[in-house]
Amino acid sequence: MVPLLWRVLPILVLLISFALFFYQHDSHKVEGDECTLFPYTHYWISSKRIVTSQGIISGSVEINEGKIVSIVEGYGKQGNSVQQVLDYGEAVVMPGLIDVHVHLDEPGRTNWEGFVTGTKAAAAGGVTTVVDMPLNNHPTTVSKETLELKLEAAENKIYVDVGFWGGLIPENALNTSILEGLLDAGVLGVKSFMCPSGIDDFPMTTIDHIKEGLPVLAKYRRPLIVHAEIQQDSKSPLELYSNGDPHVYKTYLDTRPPSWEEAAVKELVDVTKDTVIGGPLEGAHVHIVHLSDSSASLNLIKEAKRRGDSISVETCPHYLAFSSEEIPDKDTRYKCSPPIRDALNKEKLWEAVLDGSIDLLSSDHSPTVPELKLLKEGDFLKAWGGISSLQFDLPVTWSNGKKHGLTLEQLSLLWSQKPAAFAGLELKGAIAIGNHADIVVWQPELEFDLDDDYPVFLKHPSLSAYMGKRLSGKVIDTFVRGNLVFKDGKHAAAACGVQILAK
Ligand SMILES: NC(=O)N[C@H]1NC(=O)NC1=O
Ligand SMILES: [Zn+2]
Ligand SMILES: [Zn+2]
Repeated sequence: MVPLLWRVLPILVLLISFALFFYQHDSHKVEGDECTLFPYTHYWISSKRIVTSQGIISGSVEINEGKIVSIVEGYGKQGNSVQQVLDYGEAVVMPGLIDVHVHLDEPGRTNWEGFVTGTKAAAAGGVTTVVDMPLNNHPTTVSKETLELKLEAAENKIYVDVGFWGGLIPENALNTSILEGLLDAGVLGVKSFMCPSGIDDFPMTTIDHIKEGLPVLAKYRRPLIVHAEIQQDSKSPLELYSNGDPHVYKTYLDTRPPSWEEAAVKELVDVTKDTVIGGPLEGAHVHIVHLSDSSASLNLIKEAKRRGDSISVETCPHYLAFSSEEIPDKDTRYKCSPPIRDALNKEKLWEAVLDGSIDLLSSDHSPTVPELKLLKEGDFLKAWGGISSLQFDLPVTWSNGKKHGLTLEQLSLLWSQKPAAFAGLELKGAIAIGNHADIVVWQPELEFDLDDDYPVFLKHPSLSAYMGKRLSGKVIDTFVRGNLVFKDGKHAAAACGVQILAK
C-alpha cells in the first residue's frame, strides 16, 4: 500500500505550480484597465522583422510601464523570466507613425472631424501621435486662451497622443506678448499661411509678419511651419477662371500653378539665411508644409539647406499617390492646395523623398462635411480643398513607395524618426531603449480593398479619395505608451492618449 503522502504529493505539486503560475502571471496584470486591450504592463513583443533604430532585427522588444526597456536579438530568445509574449511572427513591428499635420477641427467643427473619430482613425492606421493644426477648429488656436479651449475639448477623447501647433496670424505677430503666451502655454511651434486659409478667423501672414514672429520662435527654439503659396494675381482664382469648366480638374489645377509655391519659398529662404549658426536668427527653424512643386521650389529649399539654413520640408501621400492626369471629372475628393500635379512631378517628388531632400511625410488630413466638398455638384473651383487620409498614411505610402524601392527603414525614418525630431517629441520616433512603446504591427504583404465594408473610423469616410482603392500593408495592432489601443479592428474602451505640451 502506497502511503497517503505519496498519493497526494503529485496533486499537491500540481496545485502549488498552478498557484505559482497564476501568481506570476497576475503580478503584472492591470485589473479593469480600459486603456488597453492587452492588460499587462510588463510584456514582450516578438517578431522576425522589428524595425529598430539600429536596423531590422529578428527578436523581441521588452515593454514595462509603457516604455521599451530592452531589445533582444534572436527570435524566441526572450529569456527565462518572461511571462507575457505577444508573438507576431512574420508581421513587421515598427515605431508608430507620427503625423505632424492633421486638422481634427475640434472645438467648433466636430461635424467635420473631431478628436474621437480622428484619433480612432489614427490608431487604426498605426499612427500613434498626431500634431493638430491651429485651424479649422473654431476658435482658431492663436492665443493661450484658445489653446486652453482646445486642451479642454480634447480631454478624455484622444486614443493616441496629441501635440498642438499654434497659429501665427497678423494679430499675434504684431503683438508678441500674445505669441509668447501661446508658446508658454505649450504649442510645439506655430503655423502660418502665406495665402488665404479658407477659414475666416485664420488670416494670412505676409513675410513681414513672419519676420516679426521668427525672433520670438528663435528664443523658444520652436519651429515656424508655413503653408507656402502666394497668390500671383490680384484677382481670385474663382474670378479668373470663371469661364473654365469647373467640373474638370485641370481648370482648378491651372488656378494654382507651381509659381505660387516658388514665390513663397523664395521669400522664405531669403529669411532663413539668417538662421545659420551664428546668424541673427540662430535658433529659429522654418518648415514648409505639403510641398507639391518638385522643381523650382524644391531646388530653392535644397540650396538653402546646402548653405546651412535651418529649414525642412514635408510632402504628403496624395502628391505621391495621385497625378492630375488621372483625376476624374467632378471628383472633388482630390481637391487640395497646393494641387496634385502631373505624373512627372510625382516621380520627381518620389526621387526627393528617397534621396532625403524631402525630410518627412505628413497627411495634411483636412476633411470637411460632404456638402462643402460638393461631391454631388463636382465643382472643383467651389469645393472645399482638403484631402481626407489620416487612417491610410501607412498603406498608401507603402503601396506606392514599394514600387519606387522604398525600404522599411526609410518608411520609418520618414514617418516616425524625422517627424519626432522636427516636432521636438521626446522619447518618440524609434524603437529604442527608454522610448515610449509606441508601436505599429502590420503586414506589408497583405492586400485589401478599401470598399464599403472596410472599417473606416473617420467621421466622413466617403470624402476620402482613397476609398475604392486596393492597398497593401494592413495594420494589425497599435500600441501607444505600451497600451494596446487597437487590435483586429477594435479599439480599447477608454481614450487614454496623452496631450503633449512643449515645456
Ligand atoms: N484650411 C485647410 O485645412 N487647408 C488645407 N487644405 C488643403 O488642401 N490645403 C490646406 O492647407
Ligand atoms: Zn496648408
Ligand atoms: Zn493643413
